[in-house]
Amino acid sequence: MTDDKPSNAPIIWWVRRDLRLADNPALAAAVAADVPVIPVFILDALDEDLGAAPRFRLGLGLAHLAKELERRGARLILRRGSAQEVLTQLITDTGAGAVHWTRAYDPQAIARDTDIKDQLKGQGIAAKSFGGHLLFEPWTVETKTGGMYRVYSPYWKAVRDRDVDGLIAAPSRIPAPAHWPASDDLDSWQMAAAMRRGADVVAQYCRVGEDAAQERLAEFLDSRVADYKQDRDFPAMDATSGLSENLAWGEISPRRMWHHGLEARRAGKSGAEHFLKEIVWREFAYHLMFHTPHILTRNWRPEWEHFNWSERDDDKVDAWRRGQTGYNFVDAAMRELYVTGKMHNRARMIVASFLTKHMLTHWRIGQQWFEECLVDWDPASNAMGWQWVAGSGPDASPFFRIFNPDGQLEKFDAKGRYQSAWIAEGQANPPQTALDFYRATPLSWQLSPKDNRAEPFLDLKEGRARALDVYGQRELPDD
Ligand SMILES: Cc1cc2nc3c(=O)[nH]c(=O)nc-3n(C[C@H](O)[C@H](O)[C@H](O)COP(=O)(O)OP(=O)(O)OC[C@H]3O[C@@H](n4cnc5c(N)ncnc54)[C@H](O)[C@@H]3O)c2cc1C
Repeated sequence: MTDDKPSNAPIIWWVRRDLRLADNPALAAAVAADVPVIPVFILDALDEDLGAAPRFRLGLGLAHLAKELERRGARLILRRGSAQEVLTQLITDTGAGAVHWTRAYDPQAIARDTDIKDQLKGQGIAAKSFGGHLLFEPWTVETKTGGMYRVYSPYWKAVRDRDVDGLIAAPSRIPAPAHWPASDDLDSWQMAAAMRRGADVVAQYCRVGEDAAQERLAEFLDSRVADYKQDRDFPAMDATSGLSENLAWGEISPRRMWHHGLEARRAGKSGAEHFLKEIVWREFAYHLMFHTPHILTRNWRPEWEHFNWSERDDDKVDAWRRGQTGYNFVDAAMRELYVTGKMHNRARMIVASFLTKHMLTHWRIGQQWFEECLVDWDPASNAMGWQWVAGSGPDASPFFRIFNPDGQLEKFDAKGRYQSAWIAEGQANPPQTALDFYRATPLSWQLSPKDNRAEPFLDLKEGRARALDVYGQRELPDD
């Protein structure tokens, strides 16, 4: 707090991807200051750019957080516009002396936050950013020579035994200001508008809010984690935590997942170690994005810039998007994505391999479709995932690893449960999941469960041979 502000000047908690009250260092520090706290969410240019599903999911998360705040005597103030201008106006209106927020790590957010910090400090306002979105700040993990990690395994070894701060309890009350500033009405933001018919359907598959996330974590660690390592690859099984959407919006802290995962490991639950390793994959993705932000938009390895992926957005790409390639694993997965806003990790790898290798289509096209459709969309994990499969990323899958979607079905869906959950055509009584696809998709796609099943538009063997040929012709990286 600065000298010329009264000692009880309010603190603005600038809410971003940290839609939780528990284990939230930015909020906890504001409450601990024992002054009024004003929670504010600003729909700024970066949020206006969100894809349809992430924007919709953000809306669900905001509505939920607003209710949780009300139960603690607070409000969520909603404003739209430039974050810098909104904060300046709010500081004038409320007499706030400080702004707290949880750090973000993508280059656009970093640029925005750096400007805002400078500007607020220039006005004598304490601008404080806090950790909370990650276990390890990206700049604190260094190789022996002081550089960044480019390969996951040594990164994991470097962090696995680090101390991680304990959890912070949610405040039972949040001190309110004498007068609340005006707020927009969330409905007026129409967060679901771009989802069209899909909004109601996808909402049924979302798990919103920190209580629901914590319950799921407890249930997962109680009953599922023991078999996690072997079952996590079977897309029809409910074998993974399913917490990515909550992590993406900060409805659960990675610290909570880490500490509870450690406890499960201490209790001898096999699978817990593997779960911890997956959480660290997310950390690794952020480490890469922070140190090499071009991973978001360009081939991480520059030598791949000349690789001849097709950038044509044609009927075949549309067939991939719409789950109409004729290959059951790919189509089931693309429909799961459209209906639930999520996709099983193995399925993500298979559809990405099919697009970038069998179809030789640029990974950016797939990355952008995921960005449009995922409720767990996360810039770092999405970019790393796509470049890992395409081969252009750090520590990437080798170019000759081309998933055969039919072979993968035999291995990971031998009983056909995943296929029948999502593909209605040919079933006398398709399950609701498969039918939901037709409730969610735009009418303009003109799809019906009574359609004939799409014919494959490429031959798997030929596609694989073509990919090996094209991939094999490029100069291989040194490492
Ligand atoms: C092409 C592609 C795109 C992807 N896009 C995203 C994305 O936009 N958002 C996203 O959260 N994940 C993404 N992933 C990673 C992964 O598929 C999801 O995190 C996982 O499916 C989430 O399910 P879960 O929460 O049940 O995971 P669990 O198996 O329960 O794992 C626990 C947590 O570990 C992290 N994690 C697990 N696997 C990975 C991974 N491969 N990379 C990074 N973190 C991981 C996630 O935060 C996850 O919630 C992508 C993967 C690929 C191959």
